[in-house]
Amino acid sequence: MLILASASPRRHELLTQAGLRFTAEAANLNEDLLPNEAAAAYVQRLAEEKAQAVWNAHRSSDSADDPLVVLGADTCVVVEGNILGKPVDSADARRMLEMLSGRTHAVLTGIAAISAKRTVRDLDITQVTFNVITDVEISRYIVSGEPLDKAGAYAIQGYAARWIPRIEGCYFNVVGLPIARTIAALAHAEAESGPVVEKV
Ligand SMILES: Cc1cn([C@H]2C[C@H](O)[C@@H](COP(=O)(O)OP(=O)(O)OP(=O)(O)O)O2)c(=O)[nH]c1=O
Repeated sequence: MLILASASPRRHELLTQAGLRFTAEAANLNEDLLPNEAAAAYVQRLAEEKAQAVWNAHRSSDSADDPLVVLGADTCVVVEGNILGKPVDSADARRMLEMLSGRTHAVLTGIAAISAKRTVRDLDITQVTFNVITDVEISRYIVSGEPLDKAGAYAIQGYAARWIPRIEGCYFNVVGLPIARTIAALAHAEAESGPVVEKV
């Protein structure tokens, strides 16, 4: 049995697209950065905390016949040394989009897959280049509502695609789950506890 420890509709869609059968349950955690915490450590810590919270709630349903694996993930944006999570309001979204305009930034997604046998951790990084965007475009974009629940205040899979001429790395990692690495992590987590990954 696979549980996705996430409320993100994007992660739900990506796992479904990859042909996995799973249920989803949100792990509502404090997502504050720790003092002096680096971006890679931050997304990996949160991915594991999300997976661990859901594992703890469901560990009793782990069995030899139907082994439990829980997947957690967390995504952030790093631009010029600044770590950007989801904007808290419109002004915060504007601040983030102004930083991204005309620059290349990194999108980091940490993943953690927990089974009774082991915890598998991984991280993927994609470089994303933004064209210069005007104040008017930023204002219109914020009014659209698309930035508000996205790390870095944009969605590459949405309207923001028009400002992104180039990426280097995994596209799905930017949307919230590096699919190929996720499948590998799940396969590794389940290796000694039976099949949970449903192949199409
Ligand atoms: C950069 C970028 C992020 N995102 C999204 C993916 C994630 O849902 C979100 C980053 O926030 P996260 O805190 O990683 O995830 P979440 O709060 O949405 O969901 P949960 O913690 O329950 O798993 O930003 C996009 O959809 N498109 C993009 O281009």
